[in-house]
Amino acid sequence: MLEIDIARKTYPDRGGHPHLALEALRMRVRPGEFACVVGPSGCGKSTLLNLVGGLDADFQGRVALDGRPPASGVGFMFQEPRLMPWLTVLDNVRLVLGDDPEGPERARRLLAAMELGDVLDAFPGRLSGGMQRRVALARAFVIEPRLLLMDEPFVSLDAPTADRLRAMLIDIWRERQTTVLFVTHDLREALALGDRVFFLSDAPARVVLELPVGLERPRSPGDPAIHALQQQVLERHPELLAGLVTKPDTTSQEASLDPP
Ligand SMILES: Nc1ncnc2c1ncn2[C@@H]1O[C@H](COP(=O)(O)OP(=O)(O)OP(=O)(O)O)[C@@H](O)[C@H]1O
Repeated sequence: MLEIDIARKTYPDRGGHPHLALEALRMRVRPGEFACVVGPSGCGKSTLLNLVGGLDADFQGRVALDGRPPASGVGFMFQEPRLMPWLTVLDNVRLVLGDDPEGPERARRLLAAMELGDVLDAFPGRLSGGMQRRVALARAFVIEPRLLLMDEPFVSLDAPTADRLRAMLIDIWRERQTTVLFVTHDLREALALGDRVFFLSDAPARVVLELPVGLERPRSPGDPAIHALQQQVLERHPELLAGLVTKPDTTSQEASLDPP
């Protein structure tokens, strides 16, 4: 069980003033659950992931994975693939493995599952944006994390590429039953991926709604059922509209930042 209880997270200096980013934020995520976090731009979603992943320990509160601070066994995937340009695809994935003797074979298998078996020796600069994200996805899973933190990992990809990556993500998540915390500001993406969606308020962010998603998988953000569920949520909770992507046909990051 992932337990998140953030009493307060303050940045002492945001352009000359302190900024209270998170306050009284509580979440419980079950083992193996795929939890999505949505919220308005700038509300504190990345801040939350940084606290949960231990990248930032300067806050009041507690984060525990199975009763302990989640120090090891946490994987990350960010908006940018963050690959080392001077390392091959295979070496980028092996880089995070330490001296695990079974690691290299696992890296090859994962890359093959990501349909990257033919480019193991290529350098990232030769790959498309979608391929680079697949390498990053393989790198995130190769350590067999107990918890995977994902910060808008498929943003600014074209819709078919993003859809394919989401399908791959769901396939490996289902196989491994990793607990996932996935941040997005696209409500349809959250509804397409998550077992549950946590809605954050504007700053200081806290959870204002927890929504179980009971729809069968596979799902895609373009499914009529996803659209219908999104409409239902927004009719019941119009206050959640601000800052979220809610148009049925927006696909790019730029378009998604328009007010609905
Ligand atoms: N290191 C920092 N110092 C000061 N303020 C910060 C720092 N990092 C983030 N902030 C502020 O905290 C708030 C939350 O930022 P954060 O990046 O967590 O939001 P977000 O919801 O992930 O944003 P977005 O939707 O744009 O990705 C923002 O107002 C930001 O300006």
